[in-house]
Amino acid sequence: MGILEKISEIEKEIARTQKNKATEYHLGVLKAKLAKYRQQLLEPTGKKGEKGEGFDVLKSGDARVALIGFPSVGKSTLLSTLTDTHSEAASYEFTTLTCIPGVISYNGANIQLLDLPGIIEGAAQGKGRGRQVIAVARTADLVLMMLDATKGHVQRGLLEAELESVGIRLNKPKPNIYFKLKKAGGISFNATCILSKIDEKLVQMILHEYKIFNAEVLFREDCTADELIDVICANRVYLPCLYVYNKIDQVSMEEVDRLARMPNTVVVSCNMKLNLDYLLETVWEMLALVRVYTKKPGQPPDFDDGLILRKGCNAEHVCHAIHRTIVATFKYALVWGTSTKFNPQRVGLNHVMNDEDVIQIVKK
Ligand SMILES: Nc1nc2c(ncn2[C@@H]2O[C@H](COP(=O)(O)OP(=O)(O)OP(=O)(O)O)[C@@H](O)[C@H]2O)c(=O)[nH]1
Ligand SMILES: [K+]
Ligand SMILES: [Mg+2]
Repeated sequence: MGILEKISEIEKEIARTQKNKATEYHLGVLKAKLAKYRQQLLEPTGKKGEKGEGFDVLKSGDARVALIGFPSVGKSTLLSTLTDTHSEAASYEFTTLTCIPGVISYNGANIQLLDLPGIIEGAAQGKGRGRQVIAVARTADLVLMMLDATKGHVQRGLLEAELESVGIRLNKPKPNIYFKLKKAGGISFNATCILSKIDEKLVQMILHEYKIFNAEVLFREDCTADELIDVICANRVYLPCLYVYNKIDQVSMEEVDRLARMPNTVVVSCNMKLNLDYLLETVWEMLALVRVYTKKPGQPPDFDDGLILRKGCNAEHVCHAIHRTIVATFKYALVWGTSTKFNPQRVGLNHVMNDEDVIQIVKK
């Protein structure tokens, strides 16, 4: 039996197994098996060109955003509208066949926007150029899932399932489970909270399915069997996803209003250039980029040439962004902005910066 057949057998068995206390262990083991086969399916076969011609676009700029969606939802139209790059758009499906990069300049940052071929159900198993598209999505800092406002509900569920099946987790935090393989000593299992979705026996069974007999497992939150499997597989990516409903010029005001109220969602019309400013604002927020302005003593801050960093960055990251040798001569820094109690405030390397802070570095 091929892997695809095995996968579909297990999926069928999961579907026909009633969910209750008595089948909980059986289901947990089935899920572990399913994850194992899916992983085998995705492992590179060693064939040359597997990555796909036209998909090996270099990362550039401050962040990477990938456009994922069914054919003809308007991905290329969006790229051509927001960037200086032109990507062919047409009313027939699969107009785009490769990865086409463009650059959005926003708040002084260069954001790489990738137009990609449309993907369809079965993409994860290699339908169309699905595998290549998904491989690019894994490298993004943000997924823009573009949907047609006239048929968004079905499309959204299908795409989410495709991405889910290849280990891409959208808008989900990493499960807080400590997991470490050991050479000996059996399985040590602990939890810092009450577990309602899994117990020690099921953890053991899942680990055995992966032929793991020595490991340390510590649940720091009430996680599910699926989340444990994700942690064991260790190749999951956790990405923010913004759902973009395009073609709102084709649906009623009531429908636009309903779509716009869903979480992580922006409604637009690329053709009529509706709401694109708000789309960019939301992309910026979800990328969680931070602008930091530097200042020399006795001079005004350099607002034209800010540094682009990630949320949570500290003064040390700022030093590295200026020049790799600066940290060695760092004495302290003066910071003005919303990260300080008073302005300026003298801070050390650990000080966490906020968006639009100004920093002056004082050397030894
Ligand atoms: N009504 C309407 N049509 C749009 C809008 N945006 C794009 N379209 C049309 O939708 C069709 C498909 O647009 P594309 O940009 O080629 O779509 P795509 O997602 O890149 O398609 P593939 O590359 O084939 O996957 C074109 O005929 C566009 O003119 C919009 O906001 N409203
Ligand atoms: K198209
Ligand atoms: Mg296209």
